[in-house]
Amino acid sequence: MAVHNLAKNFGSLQAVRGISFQVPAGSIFGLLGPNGSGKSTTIRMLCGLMRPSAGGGQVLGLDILTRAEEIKNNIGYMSQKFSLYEDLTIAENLHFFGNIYGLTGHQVTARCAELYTRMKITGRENQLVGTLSGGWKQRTALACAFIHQPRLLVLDEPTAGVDPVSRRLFWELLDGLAADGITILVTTHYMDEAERCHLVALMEDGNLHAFGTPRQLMAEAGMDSLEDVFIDMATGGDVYRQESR
Ligand SMILES: Nc1ncnc2c1ncn2[C@@H]1O[C@H](COP(=O)(O)OP(=O)(O)OP(=O)(O)O)[C@@H](O)[C@H]1O
Repeated sequence: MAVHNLAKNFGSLQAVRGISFQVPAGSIFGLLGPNGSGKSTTIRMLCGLMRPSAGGGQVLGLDILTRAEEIKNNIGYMSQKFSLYEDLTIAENLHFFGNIYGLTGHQVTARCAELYTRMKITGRENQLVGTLSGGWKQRTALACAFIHQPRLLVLDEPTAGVDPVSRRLFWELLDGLAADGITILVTTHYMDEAERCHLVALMEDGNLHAFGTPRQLMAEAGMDSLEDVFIDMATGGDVYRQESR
């Protein structure tokens, strides 16, 4: 994906102020930034859900201004709340999302068999989602987002509230998907996860504060962790000023 001078204004508020970057297919791309920095607005424009005020870009090789519908059909979206039906089983949730994406019953059944193994949700296919732990729900939500074989996965804080073992397993699944050429756009507030991204964009007040590999960002800032780079940006180099706000 690539964007050029992408901008969005809400009245006089400049939510995204003309950002440009390029992300190769098959990358795990982390979009980081404090609350209100413009991440969701950027994602909405990339997914073809919101028209930019200025600038443009391509996602999956499609122009975000003119091919928004095709882009939407090739995206799998997973929200922080997982958006699963708790009173349906894993299998029923997968069938529900498969039907929404227009797959036939046979197609969904074939996809389910593949996804149970791939997403490590084998053995509890017929268990109600409401009775599953956070990690199982998270992997089920990933399977649902991936049921129609999208080429781009958009994951909005996908590991919030999930234990460390499940988080690690989840990131291993993402590594596998990226290795198969799926592009993954992820937002997270966990800097250990940000360091697992191939590319990271740090947003601040609608601007792109930094963009590159985690190593590049740390080297440029002369810091040994992405957390330090992030905190330095978010506090303008003065952590105590931010804390006392
Ligand atoms: N539809 C809208 N109308 C008016 N203002 C909006 C709208 N959507 C977002 N904003 C404003 O644009 C700015 C950027 O918001 P955005 O949701 O993109 O930030 P964010 O980085 O995703 O934040 P968070 O981490 O809290 O989700 C904020 O000041 C927000 O209040």
